[in-house]
Amino acid sequence: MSSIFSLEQYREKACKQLPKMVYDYYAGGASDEITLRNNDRAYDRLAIRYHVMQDVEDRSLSISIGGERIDCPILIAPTAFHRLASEQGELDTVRAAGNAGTVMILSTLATTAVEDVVAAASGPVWFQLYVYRDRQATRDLVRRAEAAGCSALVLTADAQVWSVRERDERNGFTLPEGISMQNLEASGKPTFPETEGSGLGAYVEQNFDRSLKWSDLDWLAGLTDLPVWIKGVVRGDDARRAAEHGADGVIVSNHGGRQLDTSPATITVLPEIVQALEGTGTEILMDGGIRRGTDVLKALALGADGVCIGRPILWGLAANGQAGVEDVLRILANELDVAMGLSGVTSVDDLTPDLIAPVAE
Ligand SMILES: Cc1cc2nc3c(=O)[nH]c(=O)nc-3n(C[C@H](O)[C@H](O)[C@H](O)COP(=O)(O)O)c2cc1C
Ligand SMILES: O=C(O)C(=O)c1ccccc1
Repeated sequence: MSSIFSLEQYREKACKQLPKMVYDYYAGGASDEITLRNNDRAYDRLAIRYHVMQDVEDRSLSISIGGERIDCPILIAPTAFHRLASEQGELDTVRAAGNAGTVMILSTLATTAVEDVVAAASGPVWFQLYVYRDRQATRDLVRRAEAAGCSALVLTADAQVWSVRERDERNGFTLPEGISMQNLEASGKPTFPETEGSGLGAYVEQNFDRSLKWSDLDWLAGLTDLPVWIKGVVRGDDARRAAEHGADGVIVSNHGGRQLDTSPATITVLPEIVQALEGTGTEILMDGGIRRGTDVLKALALGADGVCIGRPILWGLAANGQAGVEDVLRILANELDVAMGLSGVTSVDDLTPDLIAPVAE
């Protein structure tokens, strides 16, 4: 893959290779896709006020997160259905995560069983949890993730009501024969309903617990000894509440612009959330629109402990399986390393908010 130098080139290659239904599902956002676009663009409105003359000979990208030391501050966001992109799906992804020295967050809606994913892992796997109306099925999922050896749970809070995704409706999105949600079958959950339009909305409406509330975070934190993260927060007051209700970490996210359209670009709300969580010890990850090392640098400088990427992982997977995912992570980590060096910074801890300023109009 030596002719590919950027994550954007991986997207182009994946777009050529994937069936339209799959590409549109991966790439798309909610409604007018305004948040989807703004997530990306918001980084361009920030400038890096770099230092010179700092001796940047020896640099490290390593961070501590969730009590684990990892080589790379770029984690793999939970995304559904990796077998739509490559034969081995989540197994390719988790092997790549291990080789890149980072965490894979496995989706509830993975197309490979959590036990098999952890067995193939050489690094940490966290489990992303959707809460089902059927609490026993939800409890079973938590127990399976624990028994398999996942080292944290990530409760997704921004998808209890399904958004309008016009691309999926138009394409009649559904899972092809032979690909299924392997973490749910044991608990007797139905697979995709037969509907016109997208099968996703119907699935979520039938199965996800729309009554999810803050006390359910206490419930989950009490149910498990694993660290609990909450994903999908875009406000300081919600972040604070999450900490009060037992969250060990918060993922600042708008679901990659796939849920509430016109919700704010994540990088614009990160400072408010960092401020709200000051002194609580709650860790912070963020995702949405990260495509360049300078985007990662900006998020880390503004106070995120690490970042996650969603779609670029799927582009790597579609283009070249495990090697593609490794290359995506390598390209982005290399860009971050270059950006840090040119900013006069040698470690992630030394990335501070004074490095970032709004672009002068
Ligand atoms: C195809 C796709 C599937 C996703 N599935 C899930 C999921 O199962 N659970 C979840 O919490 N988030 C899911 N997300 C959201 C991602 O975890 C993440 O928030 C988002 O992709 C980050 O934005 P980015 O794609 O611009 O990097 C999904 C995103 C995409 C693109
Ligand atoms: O597509 C998604 O963003 C996602 O999170 C999801 C949720 C439920 C069913 C399938 C995918």
